[in-house]
Amino acid sequence: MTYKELSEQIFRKKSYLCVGLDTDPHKIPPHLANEKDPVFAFNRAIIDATADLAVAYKPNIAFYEAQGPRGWESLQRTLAYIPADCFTIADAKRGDIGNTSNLYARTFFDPEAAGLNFDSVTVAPYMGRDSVTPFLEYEGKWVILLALTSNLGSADFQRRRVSSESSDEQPLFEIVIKTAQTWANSEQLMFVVGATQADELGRIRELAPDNFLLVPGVGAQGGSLADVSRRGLTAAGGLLVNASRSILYASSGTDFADRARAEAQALQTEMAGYLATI
Ligand SMILES: O=C(O)c1cc(=O)[nH]c(=O)n1[C@@H]1O[C@H](COP(=O)(O)O)[C@@H](O)[C@H]1O
Repeated sequence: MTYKELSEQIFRKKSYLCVGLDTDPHKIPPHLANEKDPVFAFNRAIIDATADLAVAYKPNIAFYEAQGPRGWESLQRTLAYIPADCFTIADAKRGDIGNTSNLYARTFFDPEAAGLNFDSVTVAPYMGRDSVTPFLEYEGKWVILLALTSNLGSADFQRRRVSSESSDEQPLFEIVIKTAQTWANSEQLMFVVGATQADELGRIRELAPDNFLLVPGVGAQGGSLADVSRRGLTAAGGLLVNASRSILYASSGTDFADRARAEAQALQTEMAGYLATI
């Protein structure tokens, strides 16, 4: 999906909601246990319940890999089921030396390799340029680079002030954002900024005025959709705000899909209000 198409979907659906498919087999409602593939049955019901409210889906690969070959099959079925008008994110947080990153990119972008054809993959910037560029060689595919993550540990390295050759001390995440923009433009590069880091969003928008930002951390992690939207929205939309647990596990009963829809609907309604102001 291109930048323009993603932006159009946001205004068509009046939503920049990304539903995180962090599907934990131990949290799936018990009545699905007899399904042939309970994880896929759960995801299918969540997708059916939210597809008109969401512009993106983000399976977190850890939840599938931890189930071995069965999990990978659930992931393949889930990805194939996501409607074509939704952007897909492999939340894999990969990145390694170039020849290894080549294989990671092939895993998520080449359907003939591992049976997956995601639009994008989350990538960690720590190993630098050659660890990121292999993902950019796939035309029409996106890198979503970790910039300032939602967790407490983001203070350990990302917020640490360091000096670079060209400027005085600045937080490491700012160097990541500036440097990565010399590798790819906003048609192929997004940044991850945690919703719990909304105080830095204004500054991040100055550094990356056109890039889409993937913003996880509303819902279970307590980030504010209002703060994120006020500082992060652009004329193109420019945001994908993710919620996983607060939607997926709104109920553990037979009404789980209805309750998931209600959670997604509440976020979408709020988003529609913010979009109307830009
Ligand atoms: O890259 C991510 O998606 C991510 C980055 C980040 O800074 N914080 C963060 O929570 N995430 C992911 O976003 C999802 C958040 O899930 P909930 O807290 O349940 O909404 C999980 O899949 C996390 O792995």
